[in-house]
Amino acid sequence: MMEGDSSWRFSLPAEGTVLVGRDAPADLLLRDESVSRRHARILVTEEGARVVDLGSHNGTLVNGRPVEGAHLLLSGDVLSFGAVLAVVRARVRPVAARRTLESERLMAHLREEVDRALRYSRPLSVLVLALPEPLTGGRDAVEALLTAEAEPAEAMGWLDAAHLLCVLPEVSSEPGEDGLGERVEALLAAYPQARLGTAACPTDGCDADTLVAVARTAAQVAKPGRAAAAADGATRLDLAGRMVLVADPAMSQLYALLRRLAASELPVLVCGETGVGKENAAFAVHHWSRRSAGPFIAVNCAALPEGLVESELFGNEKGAFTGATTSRAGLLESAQGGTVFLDEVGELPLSAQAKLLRALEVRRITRVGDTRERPIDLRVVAATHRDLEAEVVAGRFRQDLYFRLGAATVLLPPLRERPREVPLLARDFLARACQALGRTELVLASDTLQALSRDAWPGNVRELRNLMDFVAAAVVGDVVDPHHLPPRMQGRKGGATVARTEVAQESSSPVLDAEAPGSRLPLAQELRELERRRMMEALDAEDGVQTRAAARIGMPIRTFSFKLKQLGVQVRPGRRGPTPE
Ligand SMILES: Nc1ncnc2c1ncn2[C@@H]1O[C@H](COP(=O)(O)OP(=O)(O)OP(=O)(O)O)[C@@H](O)[C@H]1O
Repeated sequence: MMEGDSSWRFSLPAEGTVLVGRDAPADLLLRDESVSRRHARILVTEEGARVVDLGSHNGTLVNGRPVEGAHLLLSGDVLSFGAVLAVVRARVRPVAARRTLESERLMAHLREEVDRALRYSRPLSVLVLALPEPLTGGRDAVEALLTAEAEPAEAMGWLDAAHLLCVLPEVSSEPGEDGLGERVEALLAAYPQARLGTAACPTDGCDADTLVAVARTAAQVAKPGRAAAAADGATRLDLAGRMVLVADPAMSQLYALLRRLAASELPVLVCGETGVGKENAAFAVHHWSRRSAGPFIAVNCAALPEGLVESELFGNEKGAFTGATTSRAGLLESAQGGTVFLDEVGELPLSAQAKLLRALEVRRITRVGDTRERPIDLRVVAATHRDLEAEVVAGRFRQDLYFRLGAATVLLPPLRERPREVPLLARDFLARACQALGRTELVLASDTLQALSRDAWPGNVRELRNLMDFVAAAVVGDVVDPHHLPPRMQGRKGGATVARTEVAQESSSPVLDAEAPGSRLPLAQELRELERRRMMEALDAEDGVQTRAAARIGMPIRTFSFKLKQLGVQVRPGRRGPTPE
């Protein structure tokens, strides 16, 4: 309890009710003026402790949020009764830990934990245990084993008959660290056929659903008797040097479909918003087809010069029109033996559409100004960000061509619908950009990851890649903070130029150089910089030994090592001082 200048400990009963208030008959008596006479009630049952506000004047808050109804308290929660603060500490394992929560409650609990982890930069992991059915010893045996090992703040529940979810606050999901490794080992020893998937907040996701989905996918890719981290659930396809990251289940299915379609000769129509990865998908079809040794010719139909569309596509004879000084093959002919990618096919003029349809049907083309037909052997993959069906209805796109091109249509989801790919792509793009610039790898701060995960990404993957290229070039120092992002992502109004100016002006030591009032950094950032510096000094003083350094500055060791990792600092014990990665 922290009231004014004093702090003390108040022990909750094992079971019962505690009235919090300023006057008798309160059990937890708080003299502060901001506390109402009958302020709140804490109910302790075998399921844990819950707090209820009793209509107090200044409110009861948990982790900065007003309490609604009976709010379940977890170890580490910060309670406010008016101006009096209390930190919840669970000393004994509540009986509730021996129970599993039903999945809806568990997800609600996870949402609260995610909220807290993000708000206070605390580690949080989720673990999905995929068990072979039928369960040896039944659910009870699994639960008993898990709960026997569980820390008080941990919760677990069944997602379905074969998947158990564990929510592990204050645990970073690095193997072998912070108890997760031991937990994993014990589980796998007891269930050698089980597969485990882990995911960490915010590294692998900034919301409950994403974290669970990521951990579940990781469990799917894990071998029996093994654990896999979230990143293992992502696939990086190397398509002749094009690296394509696929982590979202919808994307995995889509790429599996593209692989199957590639084996056929069917035309493929790729639909999706701008920058969503349509060209990559088209290239995948080419790469996995028997035509992969042939050319892949990408044609942006929207960029073909007006009046020259047909000669660009089909070629022309010398003198066919003013300026046609030579005979030349068109783009379709150049794709002989390979694949032509007709990007933005919806922009083709109707006359070119008619000629294209005929070429695809008879597999021959006629150059502009020529009468001869030339055979073509190619596959067409087309793409559009438009609703081609609507274009057909509006009379802007030929229905017969639409049917021809769209024999197999795939729809790429926008980036905002694949949240788990955002942090993975961001890190991949950033690493690549840093490497290209020959600079040390930058680390995305956890607030930055949150901001990236929250964004709607109207420009999709291309926008994310461009942003990472920009921060790699512009950020001074080792960490990408939210103020390096465009104002839109910081929740501020204004143009992207503001962020760019800030980055350009940033110094390597923001706290020291931020003295001019106009150039001060946001408070949270100053604090983070101060914290970083104190941690480095402590490590230096303690010869790189993390436990001693953490104790020196009074920080829990888990928080200390979690934050070090976020800062990208590698510590080698025995050496003097930390080394940035
Ligand atoms: N899953 C992915 N993994 C890695 N890079 C990707 C991925 N998806 C897209 N990109 C990259 O994002 C950029 C945009 O992708 P692409 O050009 O394929 O999008 P598009 O939908 O064809 O765009 P447009 O609508 O403008 O034609 C490219 O640099 C591409 O390599």
